[in-house]
Amino acid sequence: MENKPTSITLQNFTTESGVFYAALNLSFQVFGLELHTAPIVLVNHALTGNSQVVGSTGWWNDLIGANKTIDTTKYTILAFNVPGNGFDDAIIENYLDFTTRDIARIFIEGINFLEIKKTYAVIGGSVGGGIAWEMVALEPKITQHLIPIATDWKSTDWLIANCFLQEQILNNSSKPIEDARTHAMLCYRTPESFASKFQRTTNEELAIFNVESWLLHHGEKLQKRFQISSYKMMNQLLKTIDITRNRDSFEEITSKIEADIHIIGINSDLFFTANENIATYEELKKYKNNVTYQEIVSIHGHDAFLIEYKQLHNLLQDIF
Ligand SMILES: CC(=O)SCCNC(=O)CCNC(=O)[C@H](O)C(C)(C)COP(=O)(O)OP(=O)(O)OC[C@H]1O[C@@H](n2cnc3c(N)ncnc32)[C@H](O)[C@@H]1OP(=O)(O)O
Repeated sequence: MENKPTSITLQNFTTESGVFYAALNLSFQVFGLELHTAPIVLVNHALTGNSQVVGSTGWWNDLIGANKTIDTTKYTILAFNVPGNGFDDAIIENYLDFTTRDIARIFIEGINFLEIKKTYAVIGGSVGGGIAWEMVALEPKITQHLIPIATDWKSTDWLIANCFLQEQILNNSSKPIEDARTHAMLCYRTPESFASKFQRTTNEELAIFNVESWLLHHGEKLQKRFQISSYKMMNQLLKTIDITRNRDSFEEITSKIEADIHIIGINSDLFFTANENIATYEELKKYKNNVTYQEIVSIHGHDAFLIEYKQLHNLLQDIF
């Protein structure tokens, strides 16, 4: 399962904001069956992830692998790196040039480069799911199944506000990655999750609450493996998800999407709330008959898409 990202160069790319890039590096990894020998599942990574979806440092090993929910003995798994995520040599001069839609266009160019006519599924959690929404809005025939998890077709004001605070921390703090991560972890979980996990216990060695040492641990851990430029880039993408920006109405855009849309929400997600996911589903089902909404029930909030694998398996098994 171990392999390294392969890089391709995209030429003459103009971002939605009008900035011209003569060359853009796009890298990807393939797992499971060889490309063009099996149905292809495109997996879009989230904020701090990358194309290493499986393997020794794989972030979705619990879901994807031989004889797992997404079975690598049946499918080809393809994953691109968002340019600027720090996992390859791609350098983004200014993260503010990019929107989620730009990344969707870049991934579509990657798919065209690899001569893939149609994928079996495009799946992603959080910002990865937002990229998936933008991809089908741009190319309505690109996939047979769209599986957006813990995400939506748009960032909300509440999410944008938290991304704004993340950016303030990343720009102004003396320990930007640690401090931004600490704030982010609060958004990724819930009060109930913390209460059940820590029960107001203390870390005797550090003489602080366990919830505090846990936050410090996650801050330090991310600082060791992530770059500030990548964090700013991914944060920018999280807040710019919106398939309708400067476009037709939501109905006009989504009515063209050919994929079966399997929306998976999380009942306790503070970032992309279940109510917003349900509203998206209710709207879509007025004119589409191939849309479903299913929910992960968890106290763990947004992070449940990286924790509740048994439920994910049950929700996804009929598709795969
Ligand atoms: C916006 C988006 O795009 S979302 C994508 C961004 N989301 C993320 O990046 C996910 C962030 N969350 C995580 O990383 C989580 O750890 C998850 C979801 C991967 C796993 O969650 P859990 O299974 O609950 O594990 P938990 O959060 O407790 O982490 C375990 C680690 O914390 C450490 N830990 C647990 N309790 C404590 C404590 N009281 N003090 C210090 N460290 C602690 C463990 O030793 C372990 O360390 P290790 O990972 O270095 O081995």
